[in-house]
Amino acid sequence: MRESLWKSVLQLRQNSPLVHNITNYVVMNNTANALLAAGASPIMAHAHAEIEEMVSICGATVINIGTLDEYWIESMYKAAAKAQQLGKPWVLDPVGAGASNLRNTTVAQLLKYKPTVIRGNASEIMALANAGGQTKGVDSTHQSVEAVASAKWFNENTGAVVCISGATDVIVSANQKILIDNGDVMMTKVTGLGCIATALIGAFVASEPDNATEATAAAMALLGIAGEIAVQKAEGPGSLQMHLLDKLYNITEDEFNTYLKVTIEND
Ligand SMILES: Nc1ncnc2c1ncn2[C@@H]1O[C@H](COP(=O)(O)OP(=O)(O)O)[C@@H](O)[C@H]1O
Ligand SMILES: Cc1ncsc1CCOP(=O)(O)O
Ligand SMILES: [Mg+2]
Repeated sequence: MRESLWKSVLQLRQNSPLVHNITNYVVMNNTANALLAAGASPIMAHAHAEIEEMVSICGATVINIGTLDEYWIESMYKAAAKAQQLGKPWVLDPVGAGASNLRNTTVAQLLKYKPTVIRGNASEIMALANAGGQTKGVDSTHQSVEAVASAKWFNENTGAVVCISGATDVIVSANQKILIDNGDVMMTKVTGLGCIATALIGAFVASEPDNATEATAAAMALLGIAGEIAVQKAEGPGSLQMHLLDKLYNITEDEFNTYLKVTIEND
């Protein structure tokens, strides 16, 4: 697994897949920059008139419910339906699930189109599974391990790979858990790093569509390691953003393998 994760990073740089994002106003620019830095090619698009073409030409679609409104919700349904129809990978970020009825009903409808991967923090994943998760806005009030039962339920019932992010990122797929212990707590003081994690999953899954579990693990490892290294130069959240973007771009094999903390648990 260690060697294959770095190979995935190199493969992403080489393949430079086009990644379609319907994401929120808060993170749109940072997300596009993070995708570029890692080697992917982003396009942000939500107009009804072009959404199906976008899904068709891209390697993967990322749907992030961060700043919903009625028009965008329709865009999301159209995109997810098209991806399912074409058998293209698509990734769901249920930002703030549990915080409002609008978010809950939108996510419930989106789940019917069978996302390839779902990535959220522990409170969001627990809220999705109706496990009593209380979401404090977009931030988690739970540890990632607390959401494992909910993630397993989703994996078994929808087939989606489920990634719970946090101090430990937990990737749940059939009969397996991958735990990634990279990252730094300062990353919770920069908005949009969870959204970037999801967008990177979209990029890796577009680059290697036949292995969504490894693609997800590679994305989370890359973000966590880049964040951990970036924190060493950062004076606070402002410069962390800048150094993180640089590290997504220039991370080396040596750095990746020195920092990587990955554990695999087979059920
Ligand atoms: N307490 C923490 N310690 C170390 N790294 C963290 C911690 N919380 C989050 N991270 C890092 O930030 C990334 C984004 O996760 P998270 O904060 O859970 O997303 P969100 O912004 O959606 O709530 C994680 O994948 C991890 O690398
Ligand atoms: C603050 C905020 N409000 C709506 S979307 C958003 C960004 C959330 O980003 P992340 O979940 O990656 O921290
Ligand atoms: Mg989030």
